[in-house]
Amino acid sequence: MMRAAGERVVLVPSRSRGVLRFWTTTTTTTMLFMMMLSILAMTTTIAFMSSSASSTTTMTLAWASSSSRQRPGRRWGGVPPPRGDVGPLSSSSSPTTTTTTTEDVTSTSPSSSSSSPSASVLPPRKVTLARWLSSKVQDYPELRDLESLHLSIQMACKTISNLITRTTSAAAPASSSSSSVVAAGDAADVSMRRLDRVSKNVLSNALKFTGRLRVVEAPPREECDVNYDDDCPPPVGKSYSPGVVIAYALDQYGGEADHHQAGVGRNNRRTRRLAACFDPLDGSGNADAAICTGTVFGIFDADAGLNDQSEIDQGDASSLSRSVLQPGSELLAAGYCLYSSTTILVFTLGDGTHGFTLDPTSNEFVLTHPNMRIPKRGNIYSCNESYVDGWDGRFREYLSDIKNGRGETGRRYTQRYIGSMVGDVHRTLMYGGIFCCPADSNVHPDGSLQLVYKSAPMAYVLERAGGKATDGRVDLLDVRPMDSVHARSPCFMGSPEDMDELMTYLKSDDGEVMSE
Ligand SMILES: O=P(O)(O)OC[C@H]1O[C@](O)(COP(=O)(O)O)[C@@H](O)[C@@H]1O
Repeated sequence: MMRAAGERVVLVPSRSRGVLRFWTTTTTTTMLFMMMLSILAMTTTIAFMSSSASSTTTMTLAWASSSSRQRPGRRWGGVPPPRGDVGPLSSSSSPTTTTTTTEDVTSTSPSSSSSSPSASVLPPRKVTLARWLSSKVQDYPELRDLESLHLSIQMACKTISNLITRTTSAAAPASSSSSSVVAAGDAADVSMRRLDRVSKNVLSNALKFTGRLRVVEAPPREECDVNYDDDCPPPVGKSYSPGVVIAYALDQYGGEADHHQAGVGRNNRRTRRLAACFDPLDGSGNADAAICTGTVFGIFDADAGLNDQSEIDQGDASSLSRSVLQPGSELLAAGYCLYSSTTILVFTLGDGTHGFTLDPTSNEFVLTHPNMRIPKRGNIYSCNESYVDGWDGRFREYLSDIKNGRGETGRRYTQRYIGSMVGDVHRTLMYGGIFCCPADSNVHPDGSLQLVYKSAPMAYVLERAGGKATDGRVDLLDVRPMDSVHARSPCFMGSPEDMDELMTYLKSDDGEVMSE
């Protein structure tokens, strides 16, 4: 389809996973030209004010014409910018009109003017999360609502990262009691509950700070009647239930309608309200041992999850919780922040998975892993084998075969299990292999991980990076949580070839799948 010059393609994430529809509106080339002139004026002024007489600042303005998409400008010795820097969200090959400003800033000082060009070139500028999101929203305004939510999430993750660093570097509470194991255990338990509570509060405040979100704590897990914390420790026999935060956008988005307006946009496209569900600190019990932990989030179109949209306006925790009772296939965005040797924020907006590492010098998340792809095959399996006696025999047979080099590759797999899902899944994304939390008949008949705020968002991130996920029967992203935001599900996720091999075991001889 030929587009007139200057046409702008606006991306409208459709509700089905990863499929992006394109809508066109027309922008005048005059506007673009005026904008480029103002950018040029601003940059020249900055260059004049900040550069010495000998330095020169070169800014390259580049934009793709509607007839063909120009390659983003090469810079700094011909190394193309990271794909996540200037390219559109979609990997579509269809030509699009996007206005991309790439700044090649090379300043030559007198001492280096005679040296080779590479010696006088500044190190590549880091693409911060804010800039990356802004460049996406320039191309796809429909993502504006996700941008503001992501910016508040990144603010919370920075604070939580600092909090954990301080907590783990603080001296362990001295235990005077002779039974130091019990005391240490209690101290760790209290510390975990405190860390959970503080992380939940940090996240809630960051989200409320936007002024555009209603934030509630999800009702406690079914096995607890309150969200216990160190002020209110769980009675003996009751499990502790860390808070799960749900944020609901007060504004309507999308469509061509004036924002914040409910209903249908001018071009008959339904506007939407976002609802995000967060696990503020997954694996918090490991924090005192300086083992990695993580924040997990998933973002839905709230109204898609409700039969009666007026439910939302009640604003209470249970009605807002129902807005996120959706299968992972309905996610608009999902991600996690891993607090480990580095703090890395990995997320997807529906097409491609990208990683941003917290730069301690600037305290900014910078793009380090554009368009992450999970290896097609790994040689690591990750699961808690203490539950092996309760697992389905077919899964046990799979593990035995890959451990002993009897699988499809003929290589022996090794076992890695941190006990922090975010860390285990991130390693799986980076190195390949498989992460499993199966149902076990003794302890976790429904699986140990909650679907809405743990396994489904993680599966979505992996799946957008080329991975696969299942509950042992169907695609994990097609599993609809039942009546509780804390609903659990068995989960298996990882490299596509490993997952395909696993599924040949989970299907019984007559094609039946693994029982729950
Ligand atoms: O010790 P288990 O039963 O293997 O469970 C480990 C799992 O529990 C978790 O630590 C979650 O527990 P919390 O929700 O209490 O943080 C996951 O990160 C991890 O994968």
